[in-house]
Amino acid sequence: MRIDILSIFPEMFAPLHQSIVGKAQQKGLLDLHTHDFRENATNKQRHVDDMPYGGGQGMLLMPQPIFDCMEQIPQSPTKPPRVILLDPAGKRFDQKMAEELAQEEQLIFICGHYEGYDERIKTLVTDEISLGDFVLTGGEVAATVMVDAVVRLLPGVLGKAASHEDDSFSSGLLEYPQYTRPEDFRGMKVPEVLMSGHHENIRKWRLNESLKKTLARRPDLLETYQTNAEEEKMLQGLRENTQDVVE
Ligand SMILES: C[S@@+](CC[C@H](N)C(=O)[O-])C[C@H]1O[C@@H](n2cnc3c(N)ncnc32)[C@H](O)[C@@H]1O
Repeated sequence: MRIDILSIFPEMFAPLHQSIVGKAQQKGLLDLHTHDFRENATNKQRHVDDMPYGGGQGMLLMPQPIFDCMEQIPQSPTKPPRVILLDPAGKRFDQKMAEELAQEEQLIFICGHYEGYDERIKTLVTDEISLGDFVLTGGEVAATVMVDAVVRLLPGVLGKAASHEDDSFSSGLLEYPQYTRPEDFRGMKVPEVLMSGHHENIRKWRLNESLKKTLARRPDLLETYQTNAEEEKMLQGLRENTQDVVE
């Protein structure tokens, strides 16, 4: 996958050169480019922002540097890229969206700053996406989070030792509790079933724990989750024993 990020603070993407996303680049699975669109400013002071027409506080990003920068980015003629504008008024980012974006060949992120953008910049974009109902100082942190969430889903990125299928949200449920060595840490013991070696019991315990956590913390996820007969029975049991659900 190719990812291009337009920002006036390209040094803010340092985290994307570390850890799993950094390794994805070394393995050739991700081709990441950051573009400082201030380099496209045509005025002497290299300003990329100006005051809003009609008055009001703050400065807005001007269209020209962003349009010119976009025109310099190679794009596949057969599969046009998804062009994502980071915007608190956009569609809320979630795992489903990350999975959908991971199918693309190229993603372009445009990061706003200051009070936001000139509205005409939106003619360049296919998607307006928000990280959540809060306001950040710029789109850089939001783009970093989205790139991380998408790249770990690309085939080959997590390798054989890790998987994203069981992660919270991937299955539609929150993930069950996990334990590693030692069996007893300061009197806190690992649930016996996990050391039983009985695969079927472990599977059932994990499913029940996932359902329990989801019911307690994110019951809204269960409204769209397609339960099978086994899950329905477990949920019924959990609802009858509400003390199990309260965390
Ligand atoms: C200070 S914010 C501008 C907020 C804008 N005045 C508004 O009320 O919607 C500057 C930039 O940060 C980015 N940003 C802020 N909050 C965001 C969020 N929740 N999700 C995605 N991007 C965000 C956007 O690129 C935005 O243009």
